[in-house]
Amino acid sequence: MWKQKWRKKAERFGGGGGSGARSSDVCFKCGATGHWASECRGLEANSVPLPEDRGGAEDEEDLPLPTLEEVARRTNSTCRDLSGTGDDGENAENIPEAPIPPYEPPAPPAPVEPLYTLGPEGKVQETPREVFEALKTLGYSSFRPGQEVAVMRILSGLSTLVVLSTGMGKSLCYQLPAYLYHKRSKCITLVVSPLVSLMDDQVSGLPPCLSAVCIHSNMPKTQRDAAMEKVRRGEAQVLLLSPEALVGGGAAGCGYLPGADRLPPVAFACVDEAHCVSEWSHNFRPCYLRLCKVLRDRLGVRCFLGLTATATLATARDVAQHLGVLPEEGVTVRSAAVPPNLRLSVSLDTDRDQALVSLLGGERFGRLDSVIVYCTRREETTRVAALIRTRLQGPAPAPAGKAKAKPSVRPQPACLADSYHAGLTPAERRRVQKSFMSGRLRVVVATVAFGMGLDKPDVRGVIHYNMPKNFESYVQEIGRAGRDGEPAHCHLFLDPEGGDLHELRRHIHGDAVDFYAIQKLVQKVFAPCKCLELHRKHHDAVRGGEVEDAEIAEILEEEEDGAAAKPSEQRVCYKHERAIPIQETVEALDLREEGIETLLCYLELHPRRWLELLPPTYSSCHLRCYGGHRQLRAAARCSPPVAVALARERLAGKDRGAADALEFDVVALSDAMGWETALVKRALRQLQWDPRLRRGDRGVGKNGVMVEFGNLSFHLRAYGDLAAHELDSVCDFLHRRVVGREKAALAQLRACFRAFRSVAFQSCDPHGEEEEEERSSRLKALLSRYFESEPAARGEEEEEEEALDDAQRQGWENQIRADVRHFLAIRHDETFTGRAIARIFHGIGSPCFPADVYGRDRRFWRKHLAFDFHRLIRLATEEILASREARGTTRGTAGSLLILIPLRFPGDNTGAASPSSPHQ
Ligand SMILES: Nc1ncnc2c1ncn2[C@@H]1O[C@H](COP(=O)(O)OP(=O)(O)OP(=O)(O)O)[C@@H](O)[C@H]1O
Repeated sequence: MWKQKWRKKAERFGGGGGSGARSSDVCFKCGATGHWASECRGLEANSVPLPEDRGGAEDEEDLPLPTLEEVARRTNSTCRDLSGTGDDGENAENIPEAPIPPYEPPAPPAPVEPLYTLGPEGKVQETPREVFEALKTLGYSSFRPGQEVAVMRILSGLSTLVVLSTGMGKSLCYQLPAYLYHKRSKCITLVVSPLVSLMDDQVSGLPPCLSAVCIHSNMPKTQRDAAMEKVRRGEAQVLLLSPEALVGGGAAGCGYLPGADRLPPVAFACVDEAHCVSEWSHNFRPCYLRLCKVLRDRLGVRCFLGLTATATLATARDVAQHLGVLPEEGVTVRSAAVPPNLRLSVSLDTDRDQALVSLLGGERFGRLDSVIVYCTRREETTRVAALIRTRLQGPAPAPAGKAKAKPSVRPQPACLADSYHAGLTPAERRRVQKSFMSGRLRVVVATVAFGMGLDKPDVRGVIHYNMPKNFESYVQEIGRAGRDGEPAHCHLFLDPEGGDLHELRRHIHGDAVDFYAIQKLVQKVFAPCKCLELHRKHHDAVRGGEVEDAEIAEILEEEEDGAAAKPSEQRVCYKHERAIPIQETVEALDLREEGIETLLCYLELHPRRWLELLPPTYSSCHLRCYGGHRQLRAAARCSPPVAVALARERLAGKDRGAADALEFDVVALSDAMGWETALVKRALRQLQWDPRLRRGDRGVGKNGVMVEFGNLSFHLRAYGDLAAHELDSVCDFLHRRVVGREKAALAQLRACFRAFRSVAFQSCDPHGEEEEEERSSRLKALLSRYFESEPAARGEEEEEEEALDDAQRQGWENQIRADVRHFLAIRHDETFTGRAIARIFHGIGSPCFPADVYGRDRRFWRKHLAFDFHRLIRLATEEILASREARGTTRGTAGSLLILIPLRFPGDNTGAASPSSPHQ
């Protein structure tokens, strides 16, 4: 609405092509004068004139530096920092154009034409013979359920979501279309897969007629370049990428995918583990969210194929929407959650070790060759593997080094059991996986790290030594058995006392965050800008008669009325580019990078689109001139960004008169100038080769100016004019989401426990074929209901109160308080929040209080795992406050202030506990 009014205003005053604006009119988009915001073409569209090249003049130092006004006028930008530099820009007239070409983001290429056209009423046509022939070439005689529909939809250019249980053959859904599209034209299929460690295996495991390469952030640059060269030459049909490699993020910083001009046309993009796209899924990964946008905007991809084995109805719908599957088509291919060849069972054995040994040696599992035993904790995998070896009398596994040094000609004796988890070295992990794949290892005892992307068709059994964290994980893990369609067995040991629940709760609480940390983040993201101030100044100028135009005054009046009526919809600010340094923020909030990224994603997904996330960027620029301060001054005359950076320093009261180096936030600078960050970085990098800055008789090449970018940061566009109540509502929204997720995950955990308990036998001893089959079917029905029903129908589980009487609880609380005091006394030189102590007492590591440091003190680490986490935070907070009061330091360091802020807990609806607005 605001934009419309400015457009209307621009039209009235002759805007649009030429400009009806006066020289005094300020553009609120870029801040320059002489045009309206509605006419603003942005900096990237404008040519960028630069100060005159006066290189070589002996009186160079005496020449005045270009002022901000001058730079602004010449670059048609810079509104926010201009006032008061005190220079009238008298040298401006002599300044010619610079040799920096205007920045133009490349337009996405045209999408690849589908192989087959749609029939009448937009229906997919019948499968042509060519497709069946291609199926044979790939090594299959017929399609499995769901594959044909998915393949034909992709070949017809229709985005598709495939939800098929593990081992049902989802990969064929992208392999066959990739083969056919490449056969027709030299295009490429992109496959985004999160399994970086298995990418090489995925590439080598493709049918021989398909050639693929992979790119991920763990690859050295030379290898990446070689892979890209193969793609460019059109020699690969499939390019596998990790999501981080595609969109940037994590240590990768920025994506590795080259621009569309350096890639063959993209036939379609396949997103493996597509449930990660949805914020409702059990495994939401924020960088997945940007995938589809990056692929659409940069590579012009129009057809998406999403593959997942585990998605509830709500998740599937959400993913489908992201992929561009039409709502009326719903989820296009979907199968039952659990394959029919799996026999499921649950037991409540009190002695789990003994039960596991009897199960593995008993009638049902004793004859099975390949079995996976899943444990929650790494240490447990080693212990349980040793237990199986000793109790079932198997030989110990051969050490990796020895096996390598002396390769045996005869097949090695079968090893009974070995452990596998993410803490092992890559060589150890490979050894275990290889022995299991080749059938030399009968039982692998592993954490969930084992099995992702594992294509061993004849795994005959999966045993859960601990309860999985939710139904999605359970279904995914049991799906590793019986991929060949032959009968397979799955058993779960359920702790009748609910002991596993405590362990699993840890992971859920580990991702939660305090309200105060949210406030800190919100303050950083929505740092106040000057747009509103400028707008008001302009408004006042009109009101005060500086601009004698009744019509403008009338429009502003209309705007004011509108603003009063709907304050939140009247945005003056157009969003600013911001960089939030990752490491610094992780430490300040004591929250992992993924946690922060998830919070930012929630704001992007909010209907009001509070912000727009951009790929992470290096935000600090370090400029050093080896030619001394004269060279830096010359650089300022050649380059508007350097001139602005210097002028901003001057405005901040820092004298850079004799400095030969400069360090600044390049994103903040770009925003102040109204330029794109990419353009500013480019201009700065170019300085290193600028011949005007060359000193003495140096030839071609570098000129002694060094420009480096560092400090990896979240990069986003966010409003800077949010009112205090809006900031409060943003904080509330985020806090509700975090608490909501925590509650939902806990409820899911309890629901999972109840469901398993409802079908559990007292022990894992045989119970008769019929009885076992009946309970297996009941569990399958429960799982199917979970995946197929609407979330509302599943119902929210009420929290179960621990069965403790008042005296017991009081005793426990007293013990906790004593432990908190003891802990604080030992670590009196450190600052803790209530949450930090609760995490330590639950054995949860965090960026500021890592497990490898705080986990060493066994007096506190995990000590009160069974006690409610939020009650523990309260008790710890109370003790921290009491200890500070006792020491008479209610206000101390900035860090200690942190714990004095009232905390909000899940379920707190009263405003009383709410801290004041960060902007009040
Ligand atoms: N049409 C088919 N006919 C026979 N075998 C098939 C067919 N399609 C796939 N397969 C085989 O089924 C096995 C599992 O296939 P695939 O790895 O694609 O399953 P998936 O659904 O992707 O499993 P996961 O979810 O574990 O990744 C593979 O060995 C594959 O060769």
